[in-house]
Amino acid sequence: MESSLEFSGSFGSASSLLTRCRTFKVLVIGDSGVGKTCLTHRLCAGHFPARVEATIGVDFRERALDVDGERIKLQLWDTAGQERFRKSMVQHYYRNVHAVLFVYDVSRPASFSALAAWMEECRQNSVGQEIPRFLIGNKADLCDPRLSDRQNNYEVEEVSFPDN
Ligand SMILES: Nc1nc2c(ncn2[C@@H]2O[C@H](COP(=O)(O)OP(=O)(O)OP(=O)(O)O)[C@@H](O)[C@H]2O)c(=O)[nH]1
Repeated sequence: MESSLEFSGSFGSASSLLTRCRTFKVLVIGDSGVGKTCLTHRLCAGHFPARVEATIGVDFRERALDVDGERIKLQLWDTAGQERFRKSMVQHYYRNVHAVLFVYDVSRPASFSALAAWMEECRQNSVGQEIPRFLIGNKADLCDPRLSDRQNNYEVEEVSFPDN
């Protein structure tokens, strides 16, 4: 997979070293209120934000990871779930994306049903089959673990993702 390359200078020694760091753009989409901001904040800052407001447009968060000995950077694009805050920016979200996280709220079946529309938006913005997609059922704390998926009001078989 093609990633963007960033070079950060290290000036600790006489011969400054250039450290190569591959950056991967990860788009986070889903209905408003499913918890995209909290999720990405938790992933990047290590804790849930004290308070959140609806995202307007997009917020960027970064997380460095070591994968097979290589330092890489995940650039998470936390996009607005509300249509009125997305508007004409949508096509920019999808440009050169490396992976897509689809988020729904396990306590809100409508946010699960809405995934079909989010997948359609991906398709309309030419996200190819080779781009990995991940499904995240958020707010698991609101789910009763003693109940089945059906009793918890969501049915995973309603949405099918490509195999990759
Ligand atoms: N119980 C519970 N509440 C959560 C969780 N994650 C987020 N929330 C709450 O859900 C609400 C919405 O969270 P956000 O992260 O702003 O949701 P969002 O998907 O980014 O919303 P938009 O920016 O409008 O697209 C907030 O009140 C959060 O405190 C979770 O894991 N469990």
